[in-house]
Amino acid sequence: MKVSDTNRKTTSVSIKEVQKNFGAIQALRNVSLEIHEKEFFTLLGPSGCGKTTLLRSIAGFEKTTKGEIFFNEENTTNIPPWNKNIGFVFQNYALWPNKSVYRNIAYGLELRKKDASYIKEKISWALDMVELRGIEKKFPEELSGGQQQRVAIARALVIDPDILLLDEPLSNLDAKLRISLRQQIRNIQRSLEITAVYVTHDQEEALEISDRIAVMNKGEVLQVGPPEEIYQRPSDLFVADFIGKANFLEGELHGSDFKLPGNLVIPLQPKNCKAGKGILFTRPESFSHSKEEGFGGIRGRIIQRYYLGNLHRYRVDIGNEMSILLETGEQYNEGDLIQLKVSNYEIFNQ
Ligand SMILES: Nc1ncnc2c1ncn2[C@@H]1O[C@H](COP(=O)(O)OP(=O)(O)OP(=O)(O)O)[C@@H](O)[C@H]1O
Repeated sequence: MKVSDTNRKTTSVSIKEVQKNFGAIQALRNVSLEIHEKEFFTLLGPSGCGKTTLLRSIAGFEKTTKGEIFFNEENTTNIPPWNKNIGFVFQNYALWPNKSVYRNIAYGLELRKKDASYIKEKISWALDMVELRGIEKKFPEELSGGQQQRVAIARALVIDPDILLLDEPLSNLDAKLRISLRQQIRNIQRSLEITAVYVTHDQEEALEISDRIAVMNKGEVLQVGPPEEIYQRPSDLFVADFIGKANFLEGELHGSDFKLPGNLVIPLQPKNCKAGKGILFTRPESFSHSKEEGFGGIRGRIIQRYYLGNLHRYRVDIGNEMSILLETGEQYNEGDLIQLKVSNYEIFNQ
């Protein structure tokens, strides 16, 4: 068998009404999810929302209190991790400090009784995948954090897992390295066409690399969808606030006018929203705007300007102690009077 040949099974994961209690703590409350084969699926949410518990339940490190987990048609709920063909990458790398890189990566293949020449070739294949050649003899302490995590990824890949599970693998690395390594992880997942479940609390990371994202809070899944959908059409206020920058204005919808306190009105493109009290949600880039009198929309004055490189971010005072965050390539100066129209919005009813 050539090392590039694999017995990997294309795998989907079905999570059915899973609950996990730690004593009185409900870490997962009735979570159901379908993760498709070859998909890069991210569990995203704040600290303590249950994403690691869900990932560890998929792996079998945690026993669920209720519910079932399937890999394809197989019910894996009670199968321990060592009897599943999974690769798991931990936040803290979890390399054996007293074993060389070679021995660290070889371990899973030795357990599977592969012969020495296959192991040697497969390790060099795995190190090629993570772009780390010729470091087989080094020990973990001789490597940087980024290199150690790439060794951990090679160790997870070398056994040809059906599914790759990654628990905040980049959170101990500096910002620049995080960005390059997350792209490398995504490229590896694409080239191997392997199903991956990735845990992070970093929304930017999730938006950049995922096919789909599940946003979690307090043990529940609030929304599942592709990055654009989660960003542009969040299902509730928590998701809208957790992902990216946003404007939230409290008011009342009458026809296509959103009325703010102090007789201020934001005209909206009509869409199917419930009339009455609500919170108008917009992204900072969801406005058309102009200094031209007669442009229409709501009037505002630029009170702060932040330079973002290719973009400008402005704080626009719209009166009555309310302001809007605007992002655009357009140049305005502090003090400029502009008019704004909303091009994309949601209204969350209270
Ligand atoms: N072994 C455990 N014993 C008791 N409580 C636990 C255990 N593991 C997790 N919890 C609790 O379950 C809840 C969910 O934890 P979990 O680690 O899954 O969250 P998380 O979203 O991954 O957070 P983080 O990003 O901080 O790791 C938390 O309230 C946590 O304190």
